[in-house]
Amino acid sequence: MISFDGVEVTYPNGYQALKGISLDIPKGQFVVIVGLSGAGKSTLIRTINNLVVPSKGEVRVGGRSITRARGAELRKMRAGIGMIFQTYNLVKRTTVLRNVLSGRLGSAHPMASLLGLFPKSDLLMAHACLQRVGIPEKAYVRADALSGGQQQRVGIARALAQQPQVMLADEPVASLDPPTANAVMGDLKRITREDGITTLVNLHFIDMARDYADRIIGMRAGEVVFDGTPDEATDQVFTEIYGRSIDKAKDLLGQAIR
Ligand SMILES: Nc1ncnc2c1ncn2[C@@H]1O[C@H](COP(=O)(O)OP(=O)(O)OP(=O)(O)O)[C@@H](O)[C@H]1O
Repeated sequence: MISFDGVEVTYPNGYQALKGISLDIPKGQFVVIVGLSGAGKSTLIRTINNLVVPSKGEVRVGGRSITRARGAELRKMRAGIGMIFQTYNLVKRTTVLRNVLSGRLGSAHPMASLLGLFPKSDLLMAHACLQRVGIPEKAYVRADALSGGQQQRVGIARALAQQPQVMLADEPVASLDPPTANAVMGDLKRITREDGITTLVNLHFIDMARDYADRIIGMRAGEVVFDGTPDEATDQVFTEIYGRSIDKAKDLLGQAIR
C-alpha cells in the first residue's frame, strides 16, 4: 500500500533528517514508529502526504508516486490520506460538526467549499463519523468547549470524513492523560481496522507501542534501526533504538498511570 524507496530528506539548513529509508507497508497494517525526539519520525510520516518532499528517492501510495505527483493529482492523493495531530489542529471557535465537515473539503466542489456549503450526504456522514468516535451529542458544541480526549476524537472523525485509505498520526495521544490516551488509541485502532485503513502512528511510550502495533519500526538519527513485531521489540531492542537504557518514568505510559 505504501512504499518508501531510498527516501532521503535534507532540510534547507543542510540537516539530513532521513538517510535512505526503504520500507513496504501492506494494506491494513497498523504501524507504530518509535524513536527519540529528533529521530525523524515526523519527517518520515510527512513524506507520505508530501508535506515534506524527499530530496532523493520516492514514496508510493497505492502504487502511485506521491513524491512526483503535482496539482490536481497531488490534491486527489492527499484527499485519501487522513492526518491527526498531537495538538488536534481544530478550528476552535466553530462547532464540532463544521470541523468534521472540513474533512470533506478535499472532495467538495471548489465554489461550494468556498461558501462552506455541504451536501446533505456530507452532513449525514459527518454525524456518522462522530457516532463512531463516541461523541454524537457534541455535534453543535464549540470545539474549544471539549476536553482534550474529545478534541482528539473530533480530529479522528474529521480524518475519517475523508474516507481515507491511509491514516497518519503524529504523537496523537501525547497531550492526553494516560487513561484517555489509552481510550483514544483503542478507538483509533478499532476504527482503522474496521475500515481496512493502513495506519502509521508516531508514539513515544514503549508499552503503548507494544499494546497497539501490528508492527513496530524503530528510528534513530534518520535511519530504521528496528522493524519487527511487538513480541520482537524487547527491552534490549528499545535500549538500542533509544541509544540509552529505558527510563520507566519517561518511556512507559503504565508508569504514568500509577
Ligand atoms: N524544517 C526543518 N528544518 C530543519 N531541520 C528540521 C526541520 N524539521 C525538522 N528538523 C530536524 O530534523 C530532525 C528530525 O525531526 P523530526 O521532527 O522528524 O523528528 P521526530 O523523531 O519526529 O522528533 P519529535 O518527536 O521531536 O518531533 C530533528 O533534528 C529536527 O530538528
